[in-house]
Amino acid sequence: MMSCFVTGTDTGVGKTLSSCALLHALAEYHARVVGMKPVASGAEADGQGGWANEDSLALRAASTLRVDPAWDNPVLLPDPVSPHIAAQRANVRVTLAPILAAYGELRRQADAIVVEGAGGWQVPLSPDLRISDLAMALQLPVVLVVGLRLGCINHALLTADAIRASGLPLAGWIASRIDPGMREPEANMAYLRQHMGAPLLADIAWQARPDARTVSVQLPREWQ
Ligand SMILES: Nc1ncnc2c1ncn2[C@@H]1O[C@H](COP(=O)(O)OP(=O)(O)OP(=O)(O)O)[C@@H](O)[C@H]1O
Ligand SMILES: C[C@H](N)[C@H](N)CCCCCC(=O)O
Ligand SMILES: [Mg+2]
Repeated sequence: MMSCFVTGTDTGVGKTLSSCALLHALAEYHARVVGMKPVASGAEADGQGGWANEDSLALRAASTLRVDPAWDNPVLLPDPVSPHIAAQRANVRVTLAPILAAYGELRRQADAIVVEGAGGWQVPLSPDLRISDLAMALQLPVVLVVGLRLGCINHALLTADAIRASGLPLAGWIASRIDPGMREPEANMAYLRQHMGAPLLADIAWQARPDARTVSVQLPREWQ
């Protein structure tokens, strides 16, 4: 069983795209791969009379194992805002226990699990719970997605330091070239490669229509 936790330098930086690319790469080595979005804020009609989060739908499409939505997305909040606010508006208190139970269920069924956080590393899920607490409770190696744009070096280094300070291993990072107009992208990449202190698992080009299947991922040896 292998499993990792995907966080990012911010919201909207390519975590879902990267998580889907990781799932496709893992499917080359493992039969039953599944994505998990433990806490999702933002729900839309799923076309079958229910509601679903768009990240969950993307992760499901990239997974080879189909599971009950209660296991791959135990907390679904309607409003597309910070999870602690979405939860407050929905009169929900996000706690670790049901998320850990859902993850335990996935562990029983899957050979590989990719858990996508929400926003960045310190995003609140409740007044006293953050995404980083969830990653620590799950005790997973972390993959940091860096959305390449002006300002990302600072966000990437701060986040990498915070992950390491939490005691969790930073298994690697993924660059997603989200800004086609970014100046000096290669010089930014060169600095990040040198200072992240973890391997670059994928360098995702800017794509007009992002497709996780076209992304080449270098999985750590122990995940293969
Ligand atoms: N390499 C890329 N090229 C072009 N567009 C990209 C790239 N990476 C991400 N995007 C686009 O940027 C947007 C945000 O990406 P994505 O949904 O993966 O972010 P996220 O980090 O998962 O955000 P959230 O915090 O909401 O989960 C999406 O529309 C996605 O298609
Ligand atoms: C709704 C959005 N797509 C994400 N799922 C949540 C992003 C929370 C960001 C909170 C913050 O850092 O200010
Ligand atoms: Mg996402």
